[in-house]
Amino acid sequence: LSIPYVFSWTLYCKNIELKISTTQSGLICISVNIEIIISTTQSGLICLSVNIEIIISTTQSGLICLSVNIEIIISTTQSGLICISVNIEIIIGTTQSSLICISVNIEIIISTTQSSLICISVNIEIIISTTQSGLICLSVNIEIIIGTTQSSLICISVNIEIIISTTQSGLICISVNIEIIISTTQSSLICISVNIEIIISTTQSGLILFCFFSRTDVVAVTPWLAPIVWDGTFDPDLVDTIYKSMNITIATTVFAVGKYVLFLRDFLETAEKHFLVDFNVRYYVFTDRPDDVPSVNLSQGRHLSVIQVPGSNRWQEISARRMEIIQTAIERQISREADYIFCLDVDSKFHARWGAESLGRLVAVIHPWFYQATRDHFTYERRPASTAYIPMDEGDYYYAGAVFGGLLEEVYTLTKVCRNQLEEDARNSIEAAWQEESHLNRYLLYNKPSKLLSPEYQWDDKKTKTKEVKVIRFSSVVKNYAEIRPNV
Ligand SMILES: CC(=O)N[C@H]1[C@@H](OP(=O)(O)OP(=O)(O)OC[C@H]2O[C@@H](n3ccc(=O)[nH]c3=O)[C@H](O)[C@@H]2O)O[C@H](CO)[C@H](O)[C@@H]1O
Ligand SMILES: [Mn+2]
Repeated sequence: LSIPYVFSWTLYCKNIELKISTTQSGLICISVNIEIIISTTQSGLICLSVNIEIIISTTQSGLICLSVNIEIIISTTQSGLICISVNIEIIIGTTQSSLICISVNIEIIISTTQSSLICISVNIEIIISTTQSGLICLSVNIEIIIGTTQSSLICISVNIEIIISTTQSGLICISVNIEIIISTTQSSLICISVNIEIIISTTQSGLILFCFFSRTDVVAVTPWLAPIVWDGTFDPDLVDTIYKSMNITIATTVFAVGKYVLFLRDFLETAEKHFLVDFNVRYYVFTDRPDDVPSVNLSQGRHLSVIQVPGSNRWQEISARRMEIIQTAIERQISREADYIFCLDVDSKFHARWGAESLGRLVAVIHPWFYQATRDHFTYERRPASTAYIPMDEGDYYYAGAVFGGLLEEVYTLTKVCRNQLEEDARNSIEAAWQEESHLNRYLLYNKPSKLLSPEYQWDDKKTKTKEVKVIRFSSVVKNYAEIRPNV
C-alpha cells in the first residue's frame, strides 16, 4: 500500500482529540487523547484530571510503537492536601536499529501531606530493553511505601531493585538493592533499616569493583569537583578520626530574636545528641531576650555564649542582619575562640549524626525544596538593580540560607561581602527576594563552595521524605508564622 499524498484528519472536540495522519515518508499515526481537567486554583485548590492517551504509530524504518497511558489525578493542595494518582503506562515499541523496549509502569499514590501526612505509594516497574550498540538493560523495581510523618512518624518502605546492564565499551553492571526501612521517629524512636546493596561492575580500564553500601542514585560531586555530602558516600568514623586529631573548635551561631527564643531548647538539646559529638563546639546565641535562654546540659568540650542584639519589628530585617552581626562577632570574639564556624537557623532540630564530614573551607547546603529543580525555577534575585542579582542563565545550585559555614576567615569574608551588599541594596531601597539567602546565593555563585551538604543537612518537616534522602540530619520544624514572627 502506498499513500500518494500527505493525509491528516483531526477531530477535535473540546477535550477529545482524534488524529489520523500520514506523513511524507508514509508514516501512519493514530492518536486518541481524552483529557478532562477540572481545576480551581489558589486557596481552595481542586484538580481533577483524567487523561487517556492511545498512540499507535509506525515511524521511519518500519518502527512500531504502541503506547497506552491512563492517568487519573485527584488532588487538592495547600493546607489539607489530598492527592490520589493512578498511573498505568504500557509501552511496547521497537525503535531504530531493532531496539526493543517493554515498559510496564503501575503507580498508585495516595497521599495527604502537611500536618498529618499519609502516604501510600505502590510502584511496580518492569523495563526490558536493548538499546543502540547492543546494550541490554533489565530493571525490576518494586517499591512499597506506607508512611505518616511528623509528630508520630511511621514509615515503612520496602524497595527491591534489580538492575542488570551492559553499557557501551563492554562494561557490566549488576546492582541488587534491597531496602527495608521501618521507623517511627521523634520522642519514641524506633528505627530499623536494612539496606543490602550489591554492585558488581567493571570499569573502562577493566577493573572489577565490588561495592557494598555505595550510592548510585545521587550525584556526589559538583562540576568543580567539590564533594556533595550524601549518606553512604563517606566513612563516618574515618572522617571523624581525621578531624579529631587536629583538635579543632567549631563555632555555631544561632539567632533567637523575639519569640524565636522558644526554639532554642529543642535546637540545643538535639544538637548535644547529634551535632559534632565529641568535638569542641562553641554555641553563640544572639538574642534580645537573654533571660529567656534555656539552660541546657552541655557535654564536655562544649560552651555557650549569649550575645545581646537588638530586636526588630520586621522578620526580614532580623534574618538579614545576621550577616552584619556574625561579621562583627567574628572580629570581636569568635576569631580567637574557634577554627571553623557554622551559621544555623534556630527553628530546627537535629535528628541524626552531623559529623566532621560537614567541615570544609567553605560549606553550603542545597535547599531541600530545590535540589530536584532546574535552574530556571531557582528563586534567585532576578532584578539587576539588586546587588544579589543573578541572570537567568547563571547559577549552580539553590543554597539554603539556614546553613552555611567553613573556615573562620572564609565565612568572615562571606558575611562581610553579603553585609555590604545588603546595605548597598538598603541605600537603594531594594530588598532582595529572599533577603540574605539571595545574597548568599549570589556570593556562592562567584565564590564556589569547597563542599556542599545534601538536603539531609537541611530538610523541612513540611516536605515528605524522598527516596534518595536516606537520613534526615537537621530539619526545619513546622511553625505558625503569624504566631511567631513580629510581622507577616
Ligand atoms: C530553610 C531556609 O533556608 N530558610 C531561610 C528562609 O526562611 P525561614 O522561614 O526559615 O526563615 P526564619 O523565619 O527561620 O528566619 C531565619 C532565622 O532568623 C532568625 N529569626 C527570624 C525571625 C525572628 O523573628 N526571630 C529570629 O530570631 C531565626 O534564627 C530564624 O531561624 O528565608 C530566610 C530569609 O528570608 C532565611 O534565609 C532562612 O535561612
Ligand atoms: Mn528557618
